[in-house]
Amino acid sequence: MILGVDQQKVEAWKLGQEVRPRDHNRFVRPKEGDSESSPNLYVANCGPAVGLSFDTIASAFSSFGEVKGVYAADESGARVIVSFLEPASAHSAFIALNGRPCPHLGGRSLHIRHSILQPPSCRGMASVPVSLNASDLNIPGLYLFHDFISVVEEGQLLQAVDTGSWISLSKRRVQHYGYKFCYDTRNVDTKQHLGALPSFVSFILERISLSPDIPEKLDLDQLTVNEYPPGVGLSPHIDTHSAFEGLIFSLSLAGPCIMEFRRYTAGSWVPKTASISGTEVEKPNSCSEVSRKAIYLPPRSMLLLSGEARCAWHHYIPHHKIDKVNETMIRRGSRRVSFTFRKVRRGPCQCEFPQYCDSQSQT
Ligand SMILES: O=C(O)CCC(=O)C(=O)O
Ligand SMILES: [Fe+2]
Repeated sequence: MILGVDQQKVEAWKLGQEVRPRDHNRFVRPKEGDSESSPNLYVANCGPAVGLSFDTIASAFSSFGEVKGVYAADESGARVIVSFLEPASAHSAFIALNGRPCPHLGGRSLHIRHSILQPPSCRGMASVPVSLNASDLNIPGLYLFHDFISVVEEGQLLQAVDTGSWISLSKRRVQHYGYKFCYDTRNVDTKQHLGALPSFVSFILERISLSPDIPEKLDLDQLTVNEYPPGVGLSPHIDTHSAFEGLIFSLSLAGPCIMEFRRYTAGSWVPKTASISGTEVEKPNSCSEVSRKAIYLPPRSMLLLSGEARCAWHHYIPHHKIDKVNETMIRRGSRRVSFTFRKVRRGPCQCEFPQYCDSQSQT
């Protein structure tokens, strides 16, 4: 039986499968050894973007067994999930078609992997609605100032850092000014002062200090410039409380991105300090018990994390090439560059959020 795509949706829901087209977050690569027990295949070089309708694909794969549905694997239009009723059918199709020209699809060569539907316990991580304004998120202490700098100023800042020297981390490049940020300790070495912040950011510091919207003033003395290639994000983290004061500014340049905020219920976290270059990692011990909100950061906007937003919410940049902002797909651009301004803390943090505070932790 081959179903039209609309009917597939209905049938999938009727069967209680909760499988929706475009809901690609739910399909993941199986663990070693598990692959043959999955009825789902991830098929690349196949889909509407290369002229193959879901019905045509379902028809081609149905010679291996009953096809339950064909779904978009991502937003590319050229990668699909083919879901069979039986794992054996998926495996036969994999053996017969992977890396070979498919006669029923105009001789197109397919790249196929097994794929499994994620267990419901880990499904909390599907995308969240994205707000354009900080006030919509209702996170105390979170602010977003659009057009904080002009297009000309943006060009000048990019030119300035592009003539500086980048440090390559595993997936992105960084520059540090004022104090070097050490990714293994997630802290700064206060004894190693690299000098004053560069003159090319003086106008930003002045604009921050003169802004009536930013009442609390800090003598910002540390700047990290991050350059993210398309598809690269940042793991969820809270900037170490003992390392930096309570106001963190992040200016977005070049491409846009979305930033997600996660508030984990106290006690549901097992902090893991990472020594992976440039990847700040804290992994939750469960996928649940989390509030998630997201905001769109356009180029030239300035984000301010203060109070609860700085101390108690993890911030995270998803590893996407394309962000879905409401119903619009927004491509990240060839790179995003951010300037994060912070003030190095000299004494212990005494915030009101001890459960997220390394200065006040019991261990
Ligand atoms: O790229 C950004 O806007 C955020 C960077 C950040 O969170 C950090 O460096 O801790
Ligand atoms: Fe951060």
